[in-house]
Amino acid sequence: MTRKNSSTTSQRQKAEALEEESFTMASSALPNGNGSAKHDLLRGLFPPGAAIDLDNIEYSFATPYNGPPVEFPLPKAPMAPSWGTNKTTPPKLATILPVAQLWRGSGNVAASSVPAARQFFRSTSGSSFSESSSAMAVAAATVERDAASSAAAATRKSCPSEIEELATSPSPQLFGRTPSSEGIVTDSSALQYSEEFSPGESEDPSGNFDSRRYGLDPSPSGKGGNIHRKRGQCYRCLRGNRLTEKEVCLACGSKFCSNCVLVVMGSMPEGRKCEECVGRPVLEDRRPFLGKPSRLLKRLLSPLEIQQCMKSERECFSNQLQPEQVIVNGRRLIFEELILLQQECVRLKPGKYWYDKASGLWGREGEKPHMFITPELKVGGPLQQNASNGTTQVFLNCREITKSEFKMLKALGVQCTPQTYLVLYPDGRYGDEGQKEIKGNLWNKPMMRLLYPFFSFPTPRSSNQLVKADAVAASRKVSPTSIEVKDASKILLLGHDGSGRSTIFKQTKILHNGQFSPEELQKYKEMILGKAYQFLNVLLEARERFEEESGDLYTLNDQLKDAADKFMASMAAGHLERSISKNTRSNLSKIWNDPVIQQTYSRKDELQLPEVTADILNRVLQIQDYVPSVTDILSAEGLEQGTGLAEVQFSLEDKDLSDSNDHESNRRRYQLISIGGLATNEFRKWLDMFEDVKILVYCVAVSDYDQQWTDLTGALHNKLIFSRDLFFKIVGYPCFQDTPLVLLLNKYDRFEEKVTKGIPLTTCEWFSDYSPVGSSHSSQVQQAYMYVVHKYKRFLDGRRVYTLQLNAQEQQAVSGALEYVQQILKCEEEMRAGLWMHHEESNYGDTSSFTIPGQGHR
Ligand SMILES: Nc1nc2c(ncn2[C@@H]2O[C@H](COP(=O)(O)OP(=O)(O)OP(=O)(O)O)[C@@H](O)[C@H]2O)c(=O)[nH]1
Ligand SMILES: [Mg+2]
Repeated sequence: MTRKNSSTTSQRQKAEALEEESFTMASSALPNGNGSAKHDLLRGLFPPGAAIDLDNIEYSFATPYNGPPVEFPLPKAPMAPSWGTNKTTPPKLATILPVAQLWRGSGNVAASSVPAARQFFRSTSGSSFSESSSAMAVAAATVERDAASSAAAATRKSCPSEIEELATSPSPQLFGRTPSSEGIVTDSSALQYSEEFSPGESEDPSGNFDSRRYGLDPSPSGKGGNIHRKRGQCYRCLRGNRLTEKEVCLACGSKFCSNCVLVVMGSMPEGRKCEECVGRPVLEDRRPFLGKPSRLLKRLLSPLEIQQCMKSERECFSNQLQPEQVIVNGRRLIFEELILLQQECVRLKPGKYWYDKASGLWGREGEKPHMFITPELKVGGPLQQNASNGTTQVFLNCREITKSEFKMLKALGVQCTPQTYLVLYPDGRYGDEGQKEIKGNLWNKPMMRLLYPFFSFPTPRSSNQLVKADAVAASRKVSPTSIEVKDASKILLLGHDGSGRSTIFKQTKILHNGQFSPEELQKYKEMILGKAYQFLNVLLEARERFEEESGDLYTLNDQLKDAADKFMASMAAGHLERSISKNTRSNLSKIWNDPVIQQTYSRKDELQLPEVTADILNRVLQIQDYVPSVTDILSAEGLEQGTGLAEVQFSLEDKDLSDSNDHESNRRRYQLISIGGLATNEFRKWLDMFEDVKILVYCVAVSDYDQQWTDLTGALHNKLIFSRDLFFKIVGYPCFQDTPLVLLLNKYDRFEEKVTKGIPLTTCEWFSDYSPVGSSHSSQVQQAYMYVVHKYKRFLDGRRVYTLQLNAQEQQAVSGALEYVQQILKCEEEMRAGLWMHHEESNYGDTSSFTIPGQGHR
């Protein structure tokens, strides 16, 4: 928009001013009536499939204001200001990438999962301002502010995750904030968010960020203007200092503290990158760190998770050097050439190189030789005469050599008059171009060893090395480093949250590896303490709510209130240390034991607190030097972070081979891989690792038939049905098409209790047609259980599924389950070998039944 210079009435001037301002004015301008259009538009702001509750999301849209001038000052939206600063060439607002991971997980989310809203704008110079994108910008801003405020409230729901990138050209206005953009960011919180999440931001020693590092045009004033983050602070929470351990995003160089790194980097599908950097190339100075986990990561993730994360980091496409980034002898490489070269130069970086195929000499374009690589590789174009910018008029394999090479040749007694054309072979022999005669061997000259370090000439390869190089090159193949244990059959253990999956896993570990190691105990201790504080925090927050609703019954005495407030403040700020002082512990213990909090706890179902809450709080707050017991570890729910990917190896004796005395050789080896987080997409990224899984064991808490479950969008489901649908989805993945299935119907003890108590199976919609006959206790439970088994088998119509009831809290039961799995694996093997035939069953049978041809039922 430009201002007209002609004389205008003040009214018109006002109108023009308003027209400009109107782009920054948030208004609920979209007609209210058309809900589905609004939903469509909103949905378009998020990536396909993002979990968003469109009915409850708060937003506003901006549209140009066309009405009469108004008499009051108009508010400015914080992040659209640069539109008005350059009046001659208003930039087109082409891209909005506002929100990445806003919210993570559900359940008792700690302060560390505070939502992170972010956005940035990019502009395309010279194009006109886009009205619709301005509208979306403001909507995005509103989403962001809402996310921020919800974060403060620390609710426990899942929020929308991303708004798609709409265009790609970077905006100098945003990345390189200059003094001229003063007043742009009027709202300090907006400033903070913009700074925290400016993708591609990297820290320079002054604390500013350098947009050039990300391939973005720097601002006119060079380094990004007036944003100052104290050196060493976390890019997300702005806490910490230079001594705080941090993880660096490989793509943008942003650094995050241990509290923020998992929130910002999410499931790390490409290794250590902020979520919005996924798909972007890695910074070249970070490339040497690819696949090398930091200490911080090792603390946060399990060894198996680290292994997978590092594997993704090393192997994912966007982290690879791209062939077109390397130019050899003036020609961009193609993929095969790059692979060849990478076997030679492990640390190959993007750039222009020259390569003398005849001798194997290699260097950067315009520079002297850097090293020898295998000769005669089919990479790049023909060697250019001026490849190393030589000015000596002496040519080696057609390349004009540099001064230092010239001096070295002279020192070695090689005749180097102007216009000398030499040929050099990989083994050091040399002669005049076009002549068959070999004049000598450079590498064998006694002076050579002294001279090449002196002239910084690369060390020539010995003839042995030359022979070996071929063999090494042949053996250097990209080997996928998936989790592989020789001769062990992979058992994949899956289960929805709270199904008992990790109890089974831990039991297996104890059964086969003995007790937990001191490191594991320490890790569990920290996790359990963290959980205990979260539980207490949930109780204290609930108490405040209940007090507002119901009054004095929920009022704490002043002293405890003070202590509670301090505790909650520390939790909100993420400052609470895992090891708290004796005094604090005693205060927390008093709070927990206070009748008011106990009263609050009696409503634990409303608060979705797990059954183990009281046990954990009792132990953690009452024991000074708390060390978790095996029971604590087994019963503490949701201990793992993320998907909780973990593995344990064990062996079981094959009882069918027991006539032999060699017990060791009778044992079969297994690798149990346990993974949760099925309800999120994180699970999918592990799928490629499961191709050679021999059996899939799915754990369901059969007692969940009357339980509710809130999904990531906040919608309520029956927990058993939710778990069933996950199971169904998983077995449908192509990699599990032929995998035998075992369904562990866990928490049978709780199931028995509930059925006996009279909580009808029909509470679950899926079991609505259940009508038991007979009344004895055992027949009731048995019938109900058989009915459930039958329902599963019917549901998975056509798939062979083995079922087993279980109480995972009992070690012997888990041991039995493992043997059961072993039996099934053997049956399956024999079946594949044609020894067995599967007998389709149609009754409520607990296990699938088989027949051996000619031998009848077994
Ligand atoms: N009564 C009973 N409780 C069980 C059984 N199996 C597990 N639990 C308890 O159920 C809770 C959840 O078990 P976990 O093993 O943590 O469940 P999970 O599937 O790993 O779920 P998350 O930890 O939430 O991912 C724990 O407190 C266990 O002690 C069982 O068979 N019976
Ligand atoms: Mg668990």
